[in-house]
Amino acid sequence: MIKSEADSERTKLEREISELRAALNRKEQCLRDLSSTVTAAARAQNQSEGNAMKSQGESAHTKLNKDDVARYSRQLILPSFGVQGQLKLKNSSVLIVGLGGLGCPAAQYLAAAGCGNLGLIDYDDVERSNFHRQILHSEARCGMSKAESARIALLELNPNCEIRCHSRLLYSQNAMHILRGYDVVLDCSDNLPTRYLLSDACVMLRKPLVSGSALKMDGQLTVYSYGNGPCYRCIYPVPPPPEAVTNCGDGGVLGAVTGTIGAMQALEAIKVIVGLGDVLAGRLLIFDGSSGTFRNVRIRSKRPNCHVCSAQPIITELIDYEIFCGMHATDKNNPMQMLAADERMSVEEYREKLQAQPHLLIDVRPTAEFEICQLPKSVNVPLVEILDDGYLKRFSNHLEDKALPIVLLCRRGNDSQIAVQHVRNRFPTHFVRDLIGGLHAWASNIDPSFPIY
Ligand SMILES: Nc1ncnc2c1ncn2[C@@H]1O[C@H](COP(=O)(O)OP(=O)(O)OP(=O)(O)O)[C@@H](O)[C@H]1O
Ligand SMILES: [Zn+2]
Repeated sequence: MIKSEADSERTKLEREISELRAALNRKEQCLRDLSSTVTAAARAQNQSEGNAMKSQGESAHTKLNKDDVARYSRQLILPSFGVQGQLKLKNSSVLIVGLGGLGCPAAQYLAAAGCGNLGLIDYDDVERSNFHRQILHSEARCGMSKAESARIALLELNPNCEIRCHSRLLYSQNAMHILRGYDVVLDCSDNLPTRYLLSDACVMLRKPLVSGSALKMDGQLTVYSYGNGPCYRCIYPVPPPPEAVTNCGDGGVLGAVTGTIGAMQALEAIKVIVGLGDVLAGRLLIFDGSSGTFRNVRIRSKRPNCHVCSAQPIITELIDYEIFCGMHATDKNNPMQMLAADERMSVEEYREKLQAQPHLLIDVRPTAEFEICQLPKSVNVPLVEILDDGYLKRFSNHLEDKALPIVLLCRRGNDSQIAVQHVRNRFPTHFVRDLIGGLHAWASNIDPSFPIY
């Protein structure tokens, strides 16, 4: 075949594919409109049982009122959105899982845009380290449940939005019941058990799942369980080992990065609800905040033998995702128990018995964290250097003195246990201990003025 014939054959095929894709999208939108109707009916039934959103009555809104027109005028005049788009949004219900760095901006844009019903689920309470990125919460609401705090802020923004709070952990036992009442689910959580749980539940309930994540200066976004696209398990059939997972509390994150991804999650949810544009399913958006660049990559299609979303699924009910992933869904107080109790030392014991004596106090946190706050006379040797034996060079004189006790500490008393094991292997005759609970225990049990992060 000569080149010009091949080119025109390719053009013809491409046109046919895009027509088929458009037809598929139209059918899928019909299916979603149908399932929205079913969801609204389920909600109405739940309502009569007194356990679901107190919202929109049994019939869908068919008209915009004067306030709607004024409030949403700038998006109403968008030809691709218009009155029909606004009505779909007004009749929609979206569940936001996690009212943290991603969930706050996502909820804010959805409420502002006129999403009629929002469900907010978070088991945690507002604390000061949230404010730099969890922008719905405020100083005055420190200690309040995050879902409640977000509800107050969102109602100030748009009192027409019906908001239901679930101030509890989403887990296998309550997920199907809670998710059933919503059209679209946003994964704004920060842990693997919740990611697998949401993916499996959304496949089982046929709900689109708008999934975001952000860490340090980077973010990612995709839509699972939408059309013919894959689910989370198609991409990650098995979880990574727990030690390979970092969260914002350990790795850090910039608020504007979570804000970028959270706002885009709201956008994808609006596109799904309204049937607008090209939904990010089967594609992954990768945001690099350092260079200010976005990349859009195709991800694999549905895995034919996926345990959950394939034609013959093996998993048809939710499982225990904490066991499956080997980690907790709650990132708070997750202490590691690597050493026996008599191989460790409480902060009280350290202060009473050792602090005034000659000893070597090694803080194994990364240097950036050591610079935030440190105990008097502690020296910083980050864990990586300990594992590398780099500390040998720096402390060879001290370490030759076998009588000198060595105390290792870190932020919460996890990394310090790893350090103890390593140091003890190299210096079996030394007295080596770590501080249970690390600097957090120091701040809560010894010195309440010590800064905590
Ligand atoms: N299974 C779950 N059910 C309910 N809420 C969840 C679940 N998993 C995670 N979350 C919530 O999702 C949010 C994730 O947001 P983010 O990581 O920004 O906040 P954070 O946990 O306060 O952060 P940090 O790690 O800095 O303490 C948290 O508020 C967390 O409580
Ligand atoms: Zn799958």
